[in-house]
Amino acid sequence: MSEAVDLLINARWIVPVDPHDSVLADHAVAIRGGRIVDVLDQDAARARYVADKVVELPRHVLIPGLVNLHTHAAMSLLRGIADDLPLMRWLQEAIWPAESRHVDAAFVRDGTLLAAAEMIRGGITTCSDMYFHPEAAAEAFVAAGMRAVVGAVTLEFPTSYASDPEDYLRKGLAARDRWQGHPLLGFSIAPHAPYTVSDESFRHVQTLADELELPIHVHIHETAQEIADSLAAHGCRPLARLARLGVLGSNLIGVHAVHVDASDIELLARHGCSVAHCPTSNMKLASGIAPVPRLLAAGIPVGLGTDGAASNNRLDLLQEMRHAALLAKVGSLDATAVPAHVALRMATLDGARALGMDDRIGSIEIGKCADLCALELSAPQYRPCFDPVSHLVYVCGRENVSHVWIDGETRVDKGVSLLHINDTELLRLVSMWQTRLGN
Ligand SMILES: CSC[C@H]1O[C@@H](n2cnc3c(O)ncnc32)[C@H](O)[C@@H]1O
Ligand SMILES: [Zn+2]
Repeated sequence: MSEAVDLLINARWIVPVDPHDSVLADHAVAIRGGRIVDVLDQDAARARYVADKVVELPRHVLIPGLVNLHTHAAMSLLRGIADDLPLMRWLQEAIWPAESRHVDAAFVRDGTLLAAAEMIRGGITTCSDMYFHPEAAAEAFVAAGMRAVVGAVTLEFPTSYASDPEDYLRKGLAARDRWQGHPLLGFSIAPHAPYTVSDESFRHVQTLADELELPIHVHIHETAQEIADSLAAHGCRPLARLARLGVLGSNLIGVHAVHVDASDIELLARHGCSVAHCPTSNMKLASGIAPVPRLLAAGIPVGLGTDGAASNNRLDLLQEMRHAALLAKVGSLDATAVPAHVALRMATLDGARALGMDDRIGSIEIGKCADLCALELSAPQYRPCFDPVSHLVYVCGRENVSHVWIDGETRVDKGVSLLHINDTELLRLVSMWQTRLGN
């Protein structure tokens, strides 16, 4: 007796990510109700399942959808406005003034839509976002059909969005209440950074995160100056300060963690924190090289993030995988550091773990959501192919992404994006913002 499924995907290679290291040749994934119900040999799949739709991927590798653990999606509209500056000059001289002039709910909705389109087209099925007007970002992610964890942001300085740290949190959590129970949306609490958030606000963040069981998403130890300033202002390093305030825990995602010494790594590991590594942003802002091999050796889950499009300037996790692998090698002068399968795990399952979502996403396993990405390896420059994981990290780019599914729904089909908003409409929106920003 055949069993009915909605979708059967036959792929030349499937890389499930868990179990670690395995590559399944000529296998199939069966999907029903947005969930993976089986992963099996193609002959067995043909005998067992009758599918409403069958997708043949004879020269492709199928992987879990990529998880972008740190971004500021709406900053896609600020792409290229300020290059070649270090973090603090970049923020203070260019980005914060531009944000104070232009960022409102419409900017965030349109910028997030543009970013979601770019991310989905490049195989990213989930992102963890941190920006002003989270209610507008949430609306855009839902419209794009992208899975997202939206940050209820907070910091000390007032903006047109919110007057004080409490006001930021109140507004962010109201957005969470509105979208409670949506299958694609989750929320985090996102204090911007130790240098923009007071002790009192961190204590409040901690209380709320505990009460509402939400992740905490915070920039941490990004530059050497941040550490020096914290020592001068608080008499301790930022992570030690957060530990003292009770903010460190298994729900904390520390973004960057570039300048971490042995005591910082010990604190992160002891409290079960995760790290979002953003290699391209760290290189472009010349922040430094995060000691990823040492973080991993300490058992800290390290996911990958693009950061925003104004410091990257792409929202491309295939690029981040390659940069993570290469930067770890040059940073440690050890060519064995962050091999290809580790970079892929960071871009998928480790990101999912950091978000507390590894029971639902991050690997191709029975029972998980059908968030999947296929890359085509037909052209001569992708041959020979002895190991598709090596190709994913060291050869492919996002141009290889041919298909994307989120919750079993097709979002990219044979390289064509199936977003509700088409490219012509997106271009019209962006050109309107470019005109406004230019003035
Ligand atoms: C309060 S919303 C987020 C806030 O963060 C700024 N930002 C973007 N990238 C970085 C980064 O790498 N480090 C610190 N802050 C960053 C963004 O412009 C918003 O103001
Ligand atoms: Zn950031």
